[in-house]
Amino acid sequence: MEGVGEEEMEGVDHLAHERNKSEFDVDAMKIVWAGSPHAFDVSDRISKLVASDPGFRKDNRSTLSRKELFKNTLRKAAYAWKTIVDLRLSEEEAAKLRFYVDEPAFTDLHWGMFIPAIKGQGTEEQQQKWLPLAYKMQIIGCYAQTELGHGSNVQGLETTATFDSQTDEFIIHSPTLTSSKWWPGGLGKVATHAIAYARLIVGGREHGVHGFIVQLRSLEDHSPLLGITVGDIGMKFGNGAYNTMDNGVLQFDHVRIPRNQMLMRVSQVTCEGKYKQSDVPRQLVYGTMVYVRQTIVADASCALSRAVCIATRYSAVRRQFGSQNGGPETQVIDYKTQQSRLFPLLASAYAFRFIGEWLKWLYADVTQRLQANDFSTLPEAHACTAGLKSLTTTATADGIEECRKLCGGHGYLCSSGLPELFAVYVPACTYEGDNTVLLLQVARFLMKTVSQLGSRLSSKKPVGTIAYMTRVEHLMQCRCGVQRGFAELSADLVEAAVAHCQLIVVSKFIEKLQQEIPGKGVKQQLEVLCNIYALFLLHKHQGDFLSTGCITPKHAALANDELRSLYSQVRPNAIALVDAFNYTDHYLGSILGCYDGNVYPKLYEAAWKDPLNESVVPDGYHLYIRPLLKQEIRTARL
Ligand SMILES: CCCCCCCC/C=C\CCCCCCCCCC(=O)SCCNC(=O)CCNC(=O)[C@H](O)C(C)(C)COP(=O)(O)OP(=O)(O)OC[C@H]1O[C@@H](n2cnc3c(N)ncnc32)[C@H](O)[C@@H]1OP(=O)(O)O
Ligand SMILES: Cc1cc2nc3c(=O)[nH]c(=O)nc-3n(C[C@H](O)[C@H](O)[C@H](O)COP(=O)(O)OP(=O)(O)OC[C@H]3O[C@@H](n4cnc5c(N)ncnc54)[C@H](O)[C@@H]3O)c2cc1C
Repeated sequence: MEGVGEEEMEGVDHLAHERNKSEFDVDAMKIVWAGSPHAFDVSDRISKLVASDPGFRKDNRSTLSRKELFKNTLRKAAYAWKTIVDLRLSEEEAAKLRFYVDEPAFTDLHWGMFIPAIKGQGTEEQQQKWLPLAYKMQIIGCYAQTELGHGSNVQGLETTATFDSQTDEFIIHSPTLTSSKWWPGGLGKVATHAIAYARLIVGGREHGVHGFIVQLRSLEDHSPLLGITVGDIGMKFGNGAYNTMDNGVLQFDHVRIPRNQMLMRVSQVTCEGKYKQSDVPRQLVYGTMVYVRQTIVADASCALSRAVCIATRYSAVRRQFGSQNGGPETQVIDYKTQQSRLFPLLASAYAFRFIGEWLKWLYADVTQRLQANDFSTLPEAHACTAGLKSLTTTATADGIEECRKLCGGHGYLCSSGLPELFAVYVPACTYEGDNTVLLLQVARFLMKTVSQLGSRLSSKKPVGTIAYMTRVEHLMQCRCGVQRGFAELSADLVEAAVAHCQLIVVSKFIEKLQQEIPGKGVKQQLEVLCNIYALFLLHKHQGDFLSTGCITPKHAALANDELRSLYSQVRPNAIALVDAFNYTDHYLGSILGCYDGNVYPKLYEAAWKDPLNESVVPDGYHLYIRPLLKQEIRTARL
C-alpha cells in the first residue's frame, strides 16, 4: 500500500523485539499453563482446528439481531456436534472444542450441569437410563433450580413435587408466580428435559428441596408438553455476549412424572409413599453446584488471561509521549503506572490457574471420599469451592474491566474483544451462587473452625504465608471476640473470608513452586509472579497486615520497593508470559491483542466493515438531517 511504513506491514511480527527479550523457555511455560504435555497437545490442536474453520467465525456477533444471533448459536452448536462426531473426538477433545468455540450456549448447561447432576445425584439405574441419551444428545437438558422469587435461598424455592401413591407419580407444580423457574440456561427455547428442583411432599409432609427429571418438550416437534409453559426471559447485559444463551422461564401446571424420575441417590421415596433419607448429609443435593463452582475457578484463569494477553500485547504496541530528539515515543508498557496496574493481573492469571488445578484435585478427592461415605472433608470442600469461586470471579471481572481501561479508547471498541469478554464474564459473580452469599458460607465455616480449633486456623501453611495466616486469625478474633451475632458482624466476617481465600491462593502458588518445573528460567518467572501476587495483595490490604502487627510500616515500605523491582523483572518477559497462554487470534477475538501486534492497519480496516459504513450518506439523512441543515436561518432571539 502507498506510504505503508515497515511498522504497518502485514506478515511482520511487530512484537518480535519483545519476544526476543524473553529470559525463559516459552514452550516449556506453555506446558505448565496447559497442565501437562498431553493437555497442551489437545488444547493446541483443537484451538487451531476451531480457528481454521469458517463455520466457527465469531467476528460478526455484535452486528446480529437477537434472533439472528441465537439462530447462529444453534447452527454453531449443531456444527460443533457434527465435528465432534465426524472426527470421533474424545470427551476431553469435545470439551475443548466447545471451549474454543467460545460462545455461551445451551450446551454449557447440558454438559456442565444436567449430566453432572444425574451422575452426582442419580442412582445407578437412573444413570444407566438417562446418561446414554444425554451423551448422544438425544435429549437436551438444563438445570432448573432458580425461581423468579428465589435463587440464593435454595430452601426457599416454592415449586412443589407431591407424591401420588395412587399412580406412583410426582405432581410437579408452580403454586405462585414467584415459583416460576427463572434463569436456567438452555431452558428458554432448546432444552427438552430439566433437572427441576422442588419441595418434596409425601403424605402431606414436606421433606425439603430435591431434584427431579422432567420432560419439557416433545421429542417429535419440540412443542411444550401438557402443563408446561416455557419461554425466554429476554435480553441481557450487552450486545451479543450472553444473549447467545436462552435463559428461560418455566411454569408447571400439575405436571405428572413417574416416581423413578426423582433423583434418588441421596434420598428415596418408595412406591408405598415412604420417604427414606440416606445417612448422608442432605447438602449432597447441592453437589452439582459444588462441581460447577470448581470449574468456574478454572474459567476465571482463562477469562482473566485472555484480557491480560490483550492488554499486555497492546501495551507493548502502543506508544504515547516520551519522544527524545524526534525518536519513537515511549511504549506505554514501560510506564510504572501501567506496570503497577497490569502485572498484578498477569500474576493473578497464573495464580488462578494453579488454584484451579488444586481445586480440581480437592473436588476429585472429596468425590472419592463420598463414595466411601467419608464426609470428613465435605465442609472444607464446600467452603473452598464457594470462597474461591467468589474470590476469583470478582477479581477476574474487575481485572477484565481494568484491562479495558489499560487499552485507552481503543479498549472500548468491540474489535478489542474486551467489552464482549466483560459482558459475557460478569454474571460469573452471580451465577452458581452470589459471591457475597458464598463468602458468608466461608465465614460460617471459619467461625466453626475457630471455635473448634481455638485461635489457630491451621498450621499447615508454607512459611511464606505466616503474615497472611496471621491476618486471617486476627480478622476472625476481632470479630469472634465480641459478643455480637453473625448477622451483625457479617460484613466484617466476609472480609475475613476473602482474606482466608487469598491465603489459600498464595499458599497453593508457593506449593506449586515446590514441584519439579522443567524449562530454562520457567520456575524463576513463576517465582517472580508468585511474589508479585503476594506482595500486591499485601500492599493493597496493608491496613489489615499492619493492624495484625505481623508487619511494620517499614516492612510495608520494603514490600512496595520489592514490588517495583519485581515489575522490572517481569517487563522483559511480559509478552512471552502471555504468549505462553497459547491463544489463537480467533479465540482472543481482539485486534489489540493480535499475535503480530500489527494493530493500526487492522483497526482501520475493521472500521469500514461496520454496517453503518455500507453507505457514505447514512439512512435518515434525507428525512431528518437535510431539513435541519436547510431550514431558514431565523433571526435568533438568543
Ligand atoms: C466471550 C468471553 C467468554 C469468557 C469466558 C466466560 C466463562 C463462562 C463461559 C460460558 C458460560 C456458560 C457456563 C455458565 C455455567 C453456570 C450457569 C449457572 C448455573 C446456576 O446458577 S445454578 C443455580 C446456582 N444457585 C446457587 O448457587 C444457590 C446458592 N445457594 C446455596 O447454595 C444455598 O442456598 C446456601 C449454601 C447459600 C444455603 O443453603 P442452606 O441449605 O440454607 O444451608 P445452610 O443452612 O446455609 O447450611 C447448612 C449446612 O450445610 C452446609 N452446606 C451448604 N451448602 C453446602 C454444599 N454445597 N456442600 C456441602 N455443605 C453445604 C453449610 O456449610 C452448613 O453446614 P453447618 O451446618 O454450618 O455445618
Ligand atoms: C447469566 C446467568 C445464568 C444463570 N443460569 C442459571 C441456571 O442455569 N440455572 C439456575 O438454576 N440458575 C441460574 N442462574 C440464577 C443464579 O444462580 C442466581 O441468580 C444466583 O444464585 C443469585 O441468586 P439471586 O438471583 O436470588 O440473588 P439474590 O440472593 O436475590 O441477591 C440479591 C442481593 O441480595 C444479597 N443477599 C442475598 N441473600 C443474602 C444474605 N443471606 N445475606 C446477605 N446478603 C444477601 C446478595 O448478596 C445480592 O447482593 C443464572 C443467573 C445468571 C445471571
